[in-house]
Amino acid sequence: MIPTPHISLTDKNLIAKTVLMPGDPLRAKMIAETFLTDVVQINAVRNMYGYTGKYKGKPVTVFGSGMGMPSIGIYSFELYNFYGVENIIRVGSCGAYTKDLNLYDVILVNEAYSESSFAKTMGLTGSKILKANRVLNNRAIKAAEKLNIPLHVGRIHSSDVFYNLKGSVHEARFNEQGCIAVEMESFALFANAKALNKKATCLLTVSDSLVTHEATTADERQKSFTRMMEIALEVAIKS
Ligand SMILES: O=P(O)(O)O[C@H]1O[C@H](CO)[C@@H](O)[C@H]1O
Ligand SMILES: O=c1cc[nH]c(=O)[nH]1
Repeated sequence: MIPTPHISLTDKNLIAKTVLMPGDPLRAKMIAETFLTDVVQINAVRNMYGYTGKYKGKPVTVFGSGMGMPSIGIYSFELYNFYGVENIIRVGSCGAYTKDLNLYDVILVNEAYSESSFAKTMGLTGSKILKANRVLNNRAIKAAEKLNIPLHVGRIHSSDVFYNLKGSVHEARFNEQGCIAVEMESFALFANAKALNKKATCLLTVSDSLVTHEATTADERQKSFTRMMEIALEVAIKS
């Protein structure tokens, strides 16, 4: 079923097997302009920009997911199920739940914990923890070593809530579930990958700290998170 309600592309050959997926569609544009050659824009429906180009001569697609699980749930499902995508690497920002993480540190997610009903509602599982793909993660670890980029590997919290009336839950999620940081999409991405027998992982850059209250600006979030992109692109061309 292509095009889909959210992706206007009619030629599925214009989408690579591996997609880098930032939340922000303008970050997708930045990645395409900074790192790719031979770039073609493949989507603009709802301003959710997608681009396919070449990295070191190999095809790679970058596509915004929007914020939150319903949004990445739609785009990742359509890319996997209707456009033949095999691997999605989310590249996002996150808030640190531990003082051991500093601004701009890079995290490789191995598990996403969530209170979200996404996986249960879609009929997949009632589990609150879903795993990233081990093959992609091993490639990311090797790429980070080669690029000399330190990586924190761990479980993160995929939250449905950015503004919590009860205050921050960072202490409880860190102490009780072992979550080192928070973002808002990985759990749904991992659910779709599991449901459709595809691969997914997530690289995150620390944009702010729930512990120290340090924070990067919106502009820095859009433009400065290039180290995790380099890792993700190396994984993409080996996958
Ligand atoms: O930087 P992105 O990828 O959007 O990720 C994080 O930033 C947004 C919140 O500001 C949420 O989408 C969260 O997951
Ligand atoms: O989801 C997110 C992303 C960055 N910082 C947060 O506090 N939450």
